[in-house]
Amino acid sequence: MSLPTALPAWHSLDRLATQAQPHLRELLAEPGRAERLTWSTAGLTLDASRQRLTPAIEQALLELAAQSGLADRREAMFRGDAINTTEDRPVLHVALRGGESGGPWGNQIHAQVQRELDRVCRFAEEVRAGTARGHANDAFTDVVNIGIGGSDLGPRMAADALAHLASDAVRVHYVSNPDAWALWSVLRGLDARRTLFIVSSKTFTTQETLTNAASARHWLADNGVPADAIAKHLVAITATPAKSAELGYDPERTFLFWDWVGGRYSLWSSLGLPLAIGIGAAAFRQLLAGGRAMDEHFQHAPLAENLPVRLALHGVWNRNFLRMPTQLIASYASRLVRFVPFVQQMDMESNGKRMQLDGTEAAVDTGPIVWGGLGIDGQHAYFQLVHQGRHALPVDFIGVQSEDTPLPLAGAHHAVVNLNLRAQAQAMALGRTLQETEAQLLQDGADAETAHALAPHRQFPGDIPSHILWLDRLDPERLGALIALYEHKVFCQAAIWNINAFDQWGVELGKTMAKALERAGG
Ligand SMILES: O=P(O)(O)OC[C@H]1O[C@](O)(CO)[C@@H](O)[C@@H]1O
Repeated sequence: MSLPTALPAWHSLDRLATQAQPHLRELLAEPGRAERLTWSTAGLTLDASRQRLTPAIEQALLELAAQSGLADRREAMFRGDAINTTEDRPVLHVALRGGESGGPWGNQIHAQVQRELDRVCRFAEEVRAGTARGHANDAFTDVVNIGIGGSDLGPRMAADALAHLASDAVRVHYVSNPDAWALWSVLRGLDARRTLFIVSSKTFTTQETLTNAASARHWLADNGVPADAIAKHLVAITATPAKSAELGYDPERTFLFWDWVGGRYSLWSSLGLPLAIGIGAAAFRQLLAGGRAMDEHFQHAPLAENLPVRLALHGVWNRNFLRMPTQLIASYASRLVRFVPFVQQMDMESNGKRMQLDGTEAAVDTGPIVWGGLGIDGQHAYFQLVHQGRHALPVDFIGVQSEDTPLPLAGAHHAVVNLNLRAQAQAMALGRTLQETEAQLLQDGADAETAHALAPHRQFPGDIPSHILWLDRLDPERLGALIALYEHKVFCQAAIWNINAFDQWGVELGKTMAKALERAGG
């Protein structure tokens, strides 16, 4: 265990941060910078040339990674050591995308995972083919996933991202909020005889999910499903099958995952069933393969070219040394509309911690506030604050290099979107000086007095650090790699900050209080 502030590299970085920093305008003028700071793997390309990095800073960050014991922690995770110390559990979501042969976690886990994955894929295909049926022998036309947090965000995000692969025969809906309208607004158009509910809950104790699940059962009964046949319209996905069985869920239609899969890392498990129904089992397996490709890169690529490590180190530089408390993520593909809420949970529930592994207070800032959304929409909303507000913040731009939407002018749409991405990254980096602004105004025909008065309002400080992350296309494999990239980034930052990324005690207090209020009669 290494306290970050005790590491020599931390002190070097502290020193470097107090020295005068070159503006990104200067850094970007370096010949060969873009080539030197761009790396590709698994269909993803990371351009970090607009990060505020000098060779000395880069060197110190890489030393920090080496000194922090990150590589040992990574091996411990892949080996299945109980690195989630406060819950005494291994962290093995990586085993869920393990491929044909076992990994360092061993054959037993591999066999368990493959068995459940095969069950999920088989059932998904049966629903899609109309051979898994409701009580009156009708094929299902609608599947409603009921779950919240990690039991919702992952499959829902991926379903949007891969919407071009969605089945025409079966629609998949997601309900997380226990507000009655959330469920009703989905159910009001549906035929109960042709509706299948998937209740997704690792613990099967989550109040919001159980409220929606109980309401769904009532709706089925009110809409003609006999009481003794309701189980035909229900699926449970859980790590606690005893609890779902107590509530009457059929073990044949219960799909398992394990306590060593964190909720926010569970998309790869049986929890991916609603997604597999939507996009098909083969595409779901491709998503796993994409995650696996990123795992292999993370395990074997040198630190200096390792995408998750680089993303993490640049984040640490921005967070701890440039003192930027938030991380903006701007997606320039509308199918990635739910990527930010997904990463918000993954990052903030993981690294929103103030205690180090040994239970002492962290001496450094930990997880940033992650926010953002679709970049193009953001440009017409909060980008003003990014360009000219008083908050310094880094940006991850996510773009897709190719376009496959079957619309006649899809290529033109795509050009507009990516042009904007590039323009924003460049404008944020370079900014525009007062002199340049005044000169521009004069060139545009303003008189000297007006140019002088307006220039301060129309100058941009720039120097806003960003990554551009390109997916060569938005398909299941690239999406899998993208998700695993952010997972491993979060892991690396936790290793450097010396915190446990895999518990979530902060969420517990609210849950306990809601239960106490319920017991006390509201
Ligand atoms: O899958 P469950 O057990 O219903 O929990 C749902 C979510 O609740 C949380 O504990 C907190 O929101 C998440 O970690 C988890 O993804």
